[in-house]
Amino acid sequence: MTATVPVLTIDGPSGSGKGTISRAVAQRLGWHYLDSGALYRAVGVAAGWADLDLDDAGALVRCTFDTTIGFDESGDELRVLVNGHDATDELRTETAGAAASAIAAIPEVRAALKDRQRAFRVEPGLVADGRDMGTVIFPDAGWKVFLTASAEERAERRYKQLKHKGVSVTMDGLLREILARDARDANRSVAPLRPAEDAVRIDTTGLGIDAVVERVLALLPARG
Ligand SMILES: Nc1ncnc2c1ncn2[C@@H]1O[C@H](COP(=O)(O)OP(=O)(O)O)[C@@H](O)[C@H]1O
Ligand SMILES: Nc1ccn([C@H]2C[C@H](O)[C@@H](COP(=O)(O)OP(=O)(O)O)O2)c(=O)n1
Repeated sequence: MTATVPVLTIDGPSGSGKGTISRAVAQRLGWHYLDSGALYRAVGVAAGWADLDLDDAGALVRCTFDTTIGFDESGDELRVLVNGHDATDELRTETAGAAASAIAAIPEVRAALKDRQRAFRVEPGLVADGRDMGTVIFPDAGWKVFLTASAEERAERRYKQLKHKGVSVTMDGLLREILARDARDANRSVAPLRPAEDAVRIDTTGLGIDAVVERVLALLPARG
């Protein structure tokens, strides 16, 4: 009876803090965490390894079915295995993000990943982050959040994050990529990025991580 397992969905655009907030909230609640973007990124990376053309929808759909994606939670950091290879670092690159965004616009790819995402709904509960968690994958979720922040602040967050990892990027380039990805994710015909009607919107511009975590936790009933 997976439908009775509690779910909190956290959707929003790139750099709004979905991953950071979802992981922290899941840890505080002792719930599982689904990074749905990692699935789309994994297919993007596998397509890159196979040298597929991002315009070849048929090949990308086949690639989605053929790609195995595993999550290794045994260490300090969640590791993602794509076709058995640890692709955690490659997955986080902007190239993988852009490929994921392009692939995610193909309806058959989204359909193929639906059940893999819903399988994460197991006791004692799930925090799911992405673009369509509250609208398509878990429309019956008990709590839905839509995070936003200005594009400039999101680009600045990404800049600091990538600089910290030693990746060479420019603010201008990142802002352009964020705006392009926002437009593609919001304008696609299937499961476009938009808040569920019953989502609580939190604008995180100028709001620290801890403050956002507390606001999200405050939405859930008191935990004994
Ligand atoms: N409210 C916040 N204030 C400042 N920095 C934040 C905030 N939320 C997230 N960050 C930082 O912004 C970066 C991107 O966050 P991330 O969780 O990866 O966003 P998303 O999953 O929405 O793309 C990370 O380095 C994270 O630490
Ligand atoms: N539920 C989801 C999750 C991600 N996607 C697509 C659209 C996004 O631009 C890419 C990458 O998503 P991801 O959440 O990993 O990216 P950000 O961390 O927000 O930059 O995948 C999607 O279409 N639906």
